Amino acid sequence: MTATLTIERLGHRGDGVARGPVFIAYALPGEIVEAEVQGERGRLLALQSASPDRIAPFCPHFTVCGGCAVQHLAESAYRAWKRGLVVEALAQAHVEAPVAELVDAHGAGRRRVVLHARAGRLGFAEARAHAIVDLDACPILVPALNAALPAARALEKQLRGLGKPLDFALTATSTGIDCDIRGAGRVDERMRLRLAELAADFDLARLAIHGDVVVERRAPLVRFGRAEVAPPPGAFLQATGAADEALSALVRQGLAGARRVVDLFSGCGTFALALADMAAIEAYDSDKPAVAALDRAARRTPGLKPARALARDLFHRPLLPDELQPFDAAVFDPPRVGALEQVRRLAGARLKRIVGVSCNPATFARDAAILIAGGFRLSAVTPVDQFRHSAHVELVGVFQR
Ligand SMILES: C[S@@+](CC[C@H](N)C(=O)[O-])C[C@H]1O[C@@H](n2cnc3c(N)ncnc32)[C@H](O)[C@@H]1O
Repeated sequence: MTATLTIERLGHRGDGVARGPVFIAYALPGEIVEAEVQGERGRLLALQSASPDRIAPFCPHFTVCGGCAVQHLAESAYRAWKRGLVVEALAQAHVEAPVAELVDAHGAGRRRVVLHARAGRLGFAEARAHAIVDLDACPILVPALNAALPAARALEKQLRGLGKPLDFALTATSTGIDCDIRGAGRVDERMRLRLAELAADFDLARLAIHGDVVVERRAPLVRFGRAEVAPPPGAFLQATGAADEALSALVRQGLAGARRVVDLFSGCGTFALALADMAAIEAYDSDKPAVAALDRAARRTPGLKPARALARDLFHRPLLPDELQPFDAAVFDPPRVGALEQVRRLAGARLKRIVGVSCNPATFARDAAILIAGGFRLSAVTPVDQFRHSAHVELVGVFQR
């Protein structure tokens, strides 16, 4: 059915929301739109009156490509919406805290991306669809990743005969591109040789399939604080270099003066290694190769305080209050589901200071409520925008008691 609707607000996925609710992608608050409505979803057909905050998107693929949700909103309204996502999540969990202005952490662009390849097309999935938008360039990526698209295309062409849907996890590191191909399954030696030749032709630093290294021409390196880490293929890294710096600075600030810090969900050491010049560190993560990379980097870097990294599943075996006893502070940065079990133990421990980093304001707010019930005060929350133009927002929260 076609309807004329007034958009009341921007939803948490970046859709315009009309009364009902009806969610209409690419519509903005205050706009009167004609939409094709089916249940709770509407497809924007025409604008009857446009918002003064509407701007022209900078990418020709916007509205088709699912990579970006919001390119059509003026800067100040965009910033208010993103910050509002954090404010709203805290309010829904009845958590009171001062929320700072949004920190822009896009920097030079995303240094890490997963591109899908299907039937000769390489790019992101279409918005609300499975088809692939074939990309020659993406303005959200750092230049080095855009320059690596021909390499991904050549690798895809080589593997096309397998007839499998492939994903290319590409990371721009200081020594070149690290590429991990997923979906190929096992390939024979001839194919590995051919892929290694392509890695040389395109000067990739490392090429792996499902984490199994085909060729490492140079160790891919990323700097955290004073340490240089060689992350394992496909390892988690903050998506932009600017976010890495902004989040690390906020974590350091929140933990200033701490002497023994436990880093929970440490990955390869973004925060542990950035903190290791000011405090002794113990880091935990379930990803064994990431933990090994952190540990190696800590041992190789002169002048750091003692730092060690241990593999542990913190969902099933969270650190218990007596294990947390030696630390005066903690940082936790869990996946999107949050850190429920670990946070329950943190609330029962004697720590005085905790910094929480999160890519999901809803689970952060739930976990924050547990810490507050355990006697902590959430003294500052800073939203950080590393996934600019998407509906994702990162945040750093500082807890004290
Ligand atoms: C958002 S990342 C943060 C990593 C790191 N703090 C950083 O900034 O690079 C979340 C981390 O949680 C780890 N993780 C996921 N599930 C886990 C679990 N059950 N136990 C421990 N770590 C887990 C992942 O391996 C990943 O490194």
